[in-house]
Amino acid sequence: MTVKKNPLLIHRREHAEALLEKYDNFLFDCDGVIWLDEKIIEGVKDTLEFLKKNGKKFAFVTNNSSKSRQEYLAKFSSLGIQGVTKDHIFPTCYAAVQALESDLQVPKKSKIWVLGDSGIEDELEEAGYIPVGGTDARLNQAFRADHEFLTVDPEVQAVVVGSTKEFNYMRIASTLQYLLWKNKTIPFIGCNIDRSYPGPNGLILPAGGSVVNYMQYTADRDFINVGKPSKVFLEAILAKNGFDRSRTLMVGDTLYTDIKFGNDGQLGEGCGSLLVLTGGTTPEYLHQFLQNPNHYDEGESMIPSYVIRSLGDFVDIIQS
Ligand SMILES: O=C(O)[C@H](O)[C@H](O)COP(=O)(O)O
Ligand SMILES: [Mg+2]
Repeated sequence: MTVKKNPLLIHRREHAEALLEKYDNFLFDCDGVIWLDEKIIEGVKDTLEFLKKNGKKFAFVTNNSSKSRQEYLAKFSSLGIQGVTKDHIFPTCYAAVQALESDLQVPKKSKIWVLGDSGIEDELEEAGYIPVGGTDARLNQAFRADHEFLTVDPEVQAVVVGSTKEFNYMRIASTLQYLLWKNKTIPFIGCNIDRSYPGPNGLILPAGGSVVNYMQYTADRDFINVGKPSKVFLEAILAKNGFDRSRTLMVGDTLYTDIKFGNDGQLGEGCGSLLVLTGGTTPEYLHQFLQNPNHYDEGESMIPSYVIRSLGDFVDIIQS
């Protein structure tokens, strides 16, 4: 795989025009690119409208499993982003269901144990699975060793873990029973590997990868990561949309998920990757990383092809 060692900073009109010329399809990360919590990032709506007017196609790819595609649809609409349909949205709760259906071939109507928010439960139900655990209020209780959820339900076929703000000892302990069960053989799907994410008011908050890795550690077993930078996830999105990878640009704020996702999609010329600085990667961190990429676990596979301060700047740059 070859990636550019020095990302091009998009700040002049000719840079933006070159991107427009080179790419037909855009994969947008959401947290830190499109919005921060419930607030759209300034200028993003105009950039998306500009790209659409220019015939560009797009998909939204988020590692955030807390909302279903249907709920994301409502969020796009409430933020005034027009023209988005369910087919444009790829959260990892949906990727988890696809993995159960296609890769693991878990039969429909099976029970699936969930540690995560309602997005996972809703997508499972829509696909014909039966979620258990998850947001069940009985799991909000203080830990009791005789709690009904500490006895495994023999009908459960797999475990899906994602982000949740309801991460308590009852949920950890009950999920652990399934991960240890049958000599640790039932599938363990993790929705993402993100350590943290950019929340409201400049806060950096714990993300789903922290929950998944907690469970991996306590169960002492690996998980199947269905989120970015999973190549399976990328291939499914490219195929579903009919996107030519050499004309596709991944836009994200995180090096080890989004940028690696775009870069790993490279075959021949490959997907491009554009880093924005409105989320989890600060200019200082990027500078430090580019000094010595090989010092980092994923090394050169995390070097973006391009950098822009904000996706919202694109329309101003091209019209300047
Ligand atoms: O677990 C989470 O909450 C997500 O990892 C985090 O929000 C990242 O989402 P993304 O940037 O992929 O939209
Ligand atoms: Mg992000």
